[in-house]
Amino acid sequence: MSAALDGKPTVLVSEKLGEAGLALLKEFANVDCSYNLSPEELNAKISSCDALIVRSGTKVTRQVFESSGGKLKVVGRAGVGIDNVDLAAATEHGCLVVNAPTANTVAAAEHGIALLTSMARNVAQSDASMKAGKWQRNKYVGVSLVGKTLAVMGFGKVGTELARRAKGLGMHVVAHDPYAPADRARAVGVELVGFDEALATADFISLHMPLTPTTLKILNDETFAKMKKGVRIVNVARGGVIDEEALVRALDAGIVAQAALDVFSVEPPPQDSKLVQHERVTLTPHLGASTIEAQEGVAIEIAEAVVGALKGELSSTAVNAPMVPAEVLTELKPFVILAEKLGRLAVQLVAGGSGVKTVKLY
Ligand SMILES: NC(=O)C1=CN([C@@H]2O[C@H](COP(=O)(O)OP(=O)(O)OC[C@H]3O[C@@H](n4cnc5c(N)ncnc54)[C@H](O)[C@@H]3O)[C@@H](O)[C@H]2O)C=CC1
Ligand SMILES: O=C(O)C(=O)COP(=O)(O)O
Repeated sequence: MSAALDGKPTVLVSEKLGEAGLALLKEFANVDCSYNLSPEELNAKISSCDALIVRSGTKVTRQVFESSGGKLKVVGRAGVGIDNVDLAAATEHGCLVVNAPTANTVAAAEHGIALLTSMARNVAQSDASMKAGKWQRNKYVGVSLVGKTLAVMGFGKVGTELARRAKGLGMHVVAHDPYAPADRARAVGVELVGFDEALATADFISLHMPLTPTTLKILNDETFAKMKKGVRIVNVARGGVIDEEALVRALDAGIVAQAALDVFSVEPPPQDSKLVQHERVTLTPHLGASTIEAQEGVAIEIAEAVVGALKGELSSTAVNAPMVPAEVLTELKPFVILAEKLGRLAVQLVAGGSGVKTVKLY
């Protein structure tokens, strides 16, 4: 039976979602799992959908909202980063945007640690070398982590969990985050420092801020020049926070000794990119959230948020933002400015027109 006939809403799921989340959605809606849609196919389908659930691989552009003809009520991002959703267009079209803020935190932090340790000990490079029939013990002498300074850039959920784990490895951890409360840093035993100080003191830098207009290419020629020579960089945040051409230059100049990257400004990155081919760069294909446990959790978290939004339960005026500085809270209108300023939305609810604006932050 079609959605129109049975009265149930239609939810389009455009990327793989865990079974438990799909089951929750199916109790309430007709669920259309159509993976690998081209932008044109997505635009064509969207006019019959009340909700759209995506991961990082689907770009929810202004065109998607325009093509929906006003039917689309909620976009659910099954994960944290909402940089692939045009928030301004969502707001203008009265469409809620919700994410799954907590279920993949540990997975992303664990992946950051995996990249940090494997980079320091050349695990990927020496594995490739052995598979090519070589035994290069001298070539792959690594560096130790204990006693080294790690700068965590973005001390939110993932950054905090990564910091805890790095301290367990005996690292000295500092963090830079313009919005992080000092008591959270104290609780983890981490010192909050300014941006330039973090760059100047770190032996390792791990990136955990969202991609926003402020963080776009925040690591660039100028900021690489402020780093300690021989720094090592881990990125499980977003490729766009690094100017990738500048990173290649910094690697070649010896400023950056190694980098380990899970995310890229264009995904997948071109095979012939200098970054992809660089001997001192370790790569994973955006796997930070990809554990069995995280994906089941994310699927449930987003299904609950999307069903709540479709039922109209997520439209109260309550603002639950204990960690948000008061001066930022006064900027609730327009909502998108808040998103941009804070760069740390957990669940974002946007009601367009004269509707209520509700925000719940973690
Ligand atoms: N590789 C992967 O699969 C995954 C990637 N991510 C990425 O990691 C990011 C962080 O995730 P969470 O920790 O869950 O988000 P979060 O919202 O808890 O933390 C982000 C932190 O960045 C801080 N921040 C904002 N602007 C900043 C700036 N200019 N400089 C330094 N810090 C700044 C915020 O104040 C906040 O504390 C996400 O936005 C997403 O892009 C998240 C999960 C998985
Ligand atoms: O949660 C995030 O922000 C992520 O980057 C995870 O992306 P994914 O859902 O694995 O495409």
